[in-house]
Amino acid sequence: MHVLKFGGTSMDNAQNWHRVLNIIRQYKQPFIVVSATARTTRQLLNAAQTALSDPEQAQKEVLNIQQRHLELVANFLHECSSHAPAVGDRCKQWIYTQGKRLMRRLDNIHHARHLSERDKDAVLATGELLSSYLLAQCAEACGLSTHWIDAGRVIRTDSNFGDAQPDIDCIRSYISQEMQSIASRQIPIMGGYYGKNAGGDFTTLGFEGSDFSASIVGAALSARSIEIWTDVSGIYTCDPRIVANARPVPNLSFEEAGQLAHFGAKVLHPSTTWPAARKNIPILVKNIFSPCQPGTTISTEGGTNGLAKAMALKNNMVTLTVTAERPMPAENLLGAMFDLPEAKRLSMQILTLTGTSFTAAVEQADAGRKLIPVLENLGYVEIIEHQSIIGLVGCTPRLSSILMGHMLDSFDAEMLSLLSFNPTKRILNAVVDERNVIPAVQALHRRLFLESQ
Ligand SMILES: Nc1ncnc2c1ncn2[C@@H]1O[C@H](COP(=O)(O)OP(=O)(O)O)[C@@H](O)[C@H]1O
Ligand SMILES: N[C@@H](CC(=O)OP(=O)(O)O)C(=O)O
Repeated sequence: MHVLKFGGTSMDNAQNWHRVLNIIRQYKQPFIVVSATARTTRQLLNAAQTALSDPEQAQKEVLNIQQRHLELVANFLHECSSHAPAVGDRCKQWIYTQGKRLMRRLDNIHHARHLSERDKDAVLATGELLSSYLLAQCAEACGLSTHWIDAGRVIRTDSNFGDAQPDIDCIRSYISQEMQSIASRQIPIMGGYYGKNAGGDFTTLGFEGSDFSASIVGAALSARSIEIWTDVSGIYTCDPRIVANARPVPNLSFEEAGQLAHFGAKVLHPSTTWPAARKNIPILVKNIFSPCQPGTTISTEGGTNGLAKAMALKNNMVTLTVTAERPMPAENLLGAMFDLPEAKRLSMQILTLTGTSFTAAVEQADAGRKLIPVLENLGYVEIIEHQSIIGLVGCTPRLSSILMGHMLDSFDAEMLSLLSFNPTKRILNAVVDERNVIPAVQALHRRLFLESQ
């Protein structure tokens, strides 16, 4: 069994759907996980937020989503066999049914004058409910035998809406039951990103969550590989949209790939690696536009690669320094902060303790207006806004002085607000001023991956 996940770009248009099906045909026993079609999840989020104040505009978004999916299916079936009319009717029916459910939910949101996290997830799940069912139907029209799996039946999660955690034991048992009802030549096709809690409410796993779904399913089925099919030939030395001459990294360890995702490499959901790592199942990252390219293999065998393996960039950060007014060890100060209800969900990306103060890099959105006034009760607070974190993973510890040198040479001294190197985890982090970060990242990439080779 190979679990293949196709992302939003792969699901974007009829031509890509044909590419996807051609890839699926190469596998003897594939299990397919798909994202919503490109832009749909964001459009759904917009509809849910708009419903609060402008229900008519929200309904227009729904009609637009319906129309895009109707056109996608029509374009796809245009190039298919004689089964097309029946398939086309089933697809239309599904699009209208999901549209009606969505409209009802948006109406409820409007009347309640409140968008709960629960309602938001029920709206967001619609993208994958549409794409997965429609792909399963369309594949049948092209001669593939498929079995659509509603992820709500198998992906059991907790009730942490928007960032739900899977119940791995439950999922293993539900998936194996589901697989028993599938004939051997049928290809299972499931939507990623969503599941349901024990009470039957829709939940979502966070943006890019379909990668995580694929890894959860792969682990539950003890798959031979989990393949993330996307629009680039693997995980690159840096986001190719930032650095044009970045290149694919052939091998990464589970830990390195997890660190890159954590520090902003959008190509993978940060939780993708752990279900696979627990079962030692390799994750491959491959390109639907160049399927023969080897891509990146993520496994226990990370290998080495010169100074470092790859780098990632995360914007919209702030650095927060809290200094105790009374003499108090920094760790007690930190403990006191996490006792505050306002700080419970604060995630610190980098943390340094210095006597009676600590400095942390946190997401701008987390260091919101509510938090700062309460922190001021603990001590003196200093904030540096418009920061970015650079994460350099797979660093070679014995070359750390060269790495640090390149980092310092690439950024003006006044741009840098934190630098931390962890030789055990082989990771170097810098927090720098967000303005002008792109040319500095490009310069650093040149030094690390082009000139030093
Ligand atoms: N280190 C990296 N290597 C490859 N791609 C990256 C990296 N960092 C960010 N990306 C971006 O991730 C994109 C793929 O992720 P995404 O758009 O979520 O794809 P999909 O629609 O297939 O889920 C790439 O087009 C690329 O711009
Ligand atoms: N609902 C999608 C949203 C998204 O970001 O899609 P993608 O990254 O696959 O284009 C998902 O989490 O998978």
